[in-house]
Amino acid sequence: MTMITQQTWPVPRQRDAGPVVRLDGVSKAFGEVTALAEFDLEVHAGEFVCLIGASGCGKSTLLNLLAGLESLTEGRITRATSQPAVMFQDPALMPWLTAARNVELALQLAGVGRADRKTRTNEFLELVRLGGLGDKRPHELSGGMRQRVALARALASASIGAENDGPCLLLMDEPFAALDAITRDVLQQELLRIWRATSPAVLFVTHDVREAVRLGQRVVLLSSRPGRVVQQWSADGVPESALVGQINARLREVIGCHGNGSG
Ligand SMILES: Nc1ncnc2c1ncn2[C@@H]1O[C@H](COP(=O)(O)OP(=O)(O)OP(=O)(O)O)[C@@H](O)[C@H]1O
Repeated sequence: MTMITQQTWPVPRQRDAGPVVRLDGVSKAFGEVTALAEFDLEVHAGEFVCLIGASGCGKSTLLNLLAGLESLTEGRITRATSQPAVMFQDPALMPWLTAARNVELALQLAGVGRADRKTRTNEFLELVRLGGLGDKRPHELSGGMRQRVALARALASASIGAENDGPCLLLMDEPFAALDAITRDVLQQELLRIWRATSPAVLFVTHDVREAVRLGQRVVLLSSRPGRVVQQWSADGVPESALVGQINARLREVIGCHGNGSG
């Protein structure tokens, strides 16, 4: 079993300890286009929440607002943590740096001393099962391995944000969408293993209902233009196939409404 020490991961392993982030009446407009309207959502410490919705419903806009990459038009975002860590579909690694240096850079920029960051980097690489591959450059790794490096880097970044503030938040924007089905399946299981070991709050955006149900404790369905919360499901104790069926049926209704111009 992979061990991660308190020094590397100073995040309290507690769940249901209040919201890590809360959105109240959030709206975001780009000129004439209202991407999000009257958006309310809470994500609690240690909770894994999946956001699902049709293309263009504002999922990425929401993550960008939470990451501070966009500014709000209206409403309020309250965060109990300083800076969330973000992981995208593209691993966005520095091609001239080794896997280890890509992870270490997040710690270096935060001012972590050399010896400490080497130890922490090795632990994060072990955690994503890349121990021994830290000296490889991105082009020497498979797509799945590159996403493992990106996950290790996001966790390193989250650990810094959490050092003084307690809970941390990991924002994931379709991180496995570009991978083949087998690799995606493996990485979904890996993400769950790592989440159980480290308990960050996760807000995970996906187009794939099955992926949302497999990963999320809670699945949140968004409407399109403007994006709002239409319905939420708890995955606790519900058979996966039944929940996938329910969400798909509701998603079809939401897309149908939008297509008819009535939603
Ligand atoms: N920087 C921007 N400038 C203008 N319009 C934007 C900008 N970013 C997003 N939009 C618009 O806001 C709406 C929501 O876009 P967003 O990318 O958040 O949706 P999404 O649900 O993530 O889509 P997809 O699932 O296809 O990635 C879309 O109509 C999009 O065209």
